[in-house]
Amino acid sequence: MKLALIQMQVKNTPEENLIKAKTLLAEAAAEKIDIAVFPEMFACPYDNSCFPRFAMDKDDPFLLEMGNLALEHGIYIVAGSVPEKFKDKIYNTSFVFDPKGHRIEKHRKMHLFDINIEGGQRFMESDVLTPGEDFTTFDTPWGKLGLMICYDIRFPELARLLALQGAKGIIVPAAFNMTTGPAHWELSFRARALDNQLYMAGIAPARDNSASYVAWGHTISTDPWGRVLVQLEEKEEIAFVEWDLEYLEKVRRELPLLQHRRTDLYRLTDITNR
Ligand SMILES: NC(=O)CC(=O)C(=O)O
Repeated sequence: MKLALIQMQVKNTPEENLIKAKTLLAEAAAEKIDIAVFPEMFACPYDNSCFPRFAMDKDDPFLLEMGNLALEHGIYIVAGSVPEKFKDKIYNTSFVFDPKGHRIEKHRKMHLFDINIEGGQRFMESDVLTPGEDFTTFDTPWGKLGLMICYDIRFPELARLLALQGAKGIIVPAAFNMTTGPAHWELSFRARALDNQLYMAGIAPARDNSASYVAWGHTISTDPWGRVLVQLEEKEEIAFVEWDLEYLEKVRRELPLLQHRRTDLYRLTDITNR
């Protein structure tokens, strides 16, 4: 399974971003890929003031065009994430399209990014966004994949649940920042891959130092042994990576972590409400 992880420089409007996404996708598709993935909030800047202004429903032309592009190139597209309008709420949502151009799944960010680090990053997604409630996987001819968005990666329970549902890789459109990126980005992707013996991919926007939220970039993929397969720097670029599911099975056979879990002793009630 060959993936293109598209570290796109996000512009101010969905119209500008669609033009850019098409150009980058054509470049990626020339490399005979199976799946292309865009970053978190690639239709508009990652800024609370932009989410209501650019919120789109599932049939917005921006998303319909993502389906057309999947069909045109004959690939899966994980359309990063966009502000999704549904009823009177706005979600941070990633839509998935198959090679026939059909929208086959969506993930609404489950854990909202509300942090306030002294001398560093502050962001309050919950001022504007509503959290999703569903765990998301989708099937491909190469195996089942899980989907989460950015801050979701910090919750090991979610990655474990996706692994137990059969995910062989987890795709994470994301936008860490200049405070948390250097500290936690690579570590999070290595840790979730190692814990669950699967592949991970984190797809970030390219850095824009003039933006209100400055993204760390560093689009990454890690493998079931916990190694970094590829990692970009901060500028606009596409990372290509191959995920070998036979290698994943080899790691799980030789070091059977998932089988060695003491499920007779673990109880979710032991760790909730404390
Ligand atoms: N932007 C996010 O959702 C998460 C993030 O930047 C972090 O966890 O750090």
